[in-house]
Amino acid sequence: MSDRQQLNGIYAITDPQLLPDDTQLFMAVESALKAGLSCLQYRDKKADASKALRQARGLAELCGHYGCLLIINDDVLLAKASGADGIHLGQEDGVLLQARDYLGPDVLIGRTCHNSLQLAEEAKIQGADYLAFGRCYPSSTKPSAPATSLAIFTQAAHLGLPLVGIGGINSPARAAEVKAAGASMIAAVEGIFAQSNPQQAVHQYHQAIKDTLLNSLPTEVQHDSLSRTF
Ligand SMILES: Cc1ncc(COP(=O)(O)OP(=O)(O)O)c(N)n1
Ligand SMILES: Cc1ncsc1CCOP(=O)(O)O
Ligand SMILES: [Mg+2]
Repeated sequence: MSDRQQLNGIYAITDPQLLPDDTQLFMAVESALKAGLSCLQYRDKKADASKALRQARGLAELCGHYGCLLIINDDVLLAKASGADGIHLGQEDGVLLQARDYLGPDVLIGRTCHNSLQLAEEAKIQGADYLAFGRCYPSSTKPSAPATSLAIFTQAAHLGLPLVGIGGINSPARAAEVKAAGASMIAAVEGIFAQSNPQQAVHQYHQAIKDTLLNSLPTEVQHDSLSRTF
């Protein structure tokens, strides 16, 4: 499977307030990885260079064991130095084409598009590998993020890129709702890393998404799928 094909499922994002030291960070991430993550994003806007490099390298190794892609938030230098699989760039985080030049063709680049189809179209032209929309619900982690309607996922479907929903997706029911609206990946901080058991939280997201997708199929296909599963 190419890295881009893996952009489907649960996308966990770390938070230094919830996971303040290496032990808590690596333990919580490994717990989430055990339930199956497509991507993990290392997001620490205040870490000094040595802490960031140590933690990002540790996460790259851990994610490698579980077949999970590691994406670095904001910092192209850190993405390269840590051997991460990708970078996430917001609208204020520099020019996508320059990041591509620096990181090369194989590194995944994700772009924040807030609630804007125009930003999504521009990101596609500039070579983004996935497009992120949100916040989908009120978010305690980033209350200032602009809100989006879930209709954006239908509107952006024709772009043919993986679409990420982010912001306030802190329950399995919300994850299922965003997935049903057309998101390929569900990104969450609080819903995973503010929980006492990240593995269980991720497992519940997977279950809710599976149940919702199954319920959206015609009855005879549901019965067929269930008889194959059990
Ligand atoms: C998957 C994903 N989507 C959106 C964001 C937000 O990026 P940005 O707008 O640059 O804001 P910060 O995260 O840098 O505060 C993200 N990080 N990840
Ligand atoms: C980084 C970011 N960008 C938009 S909302 C958000 C925070 C997501 O965190 P949570 O899942 O806790 O709302
Ligand atoms: Mg950013």
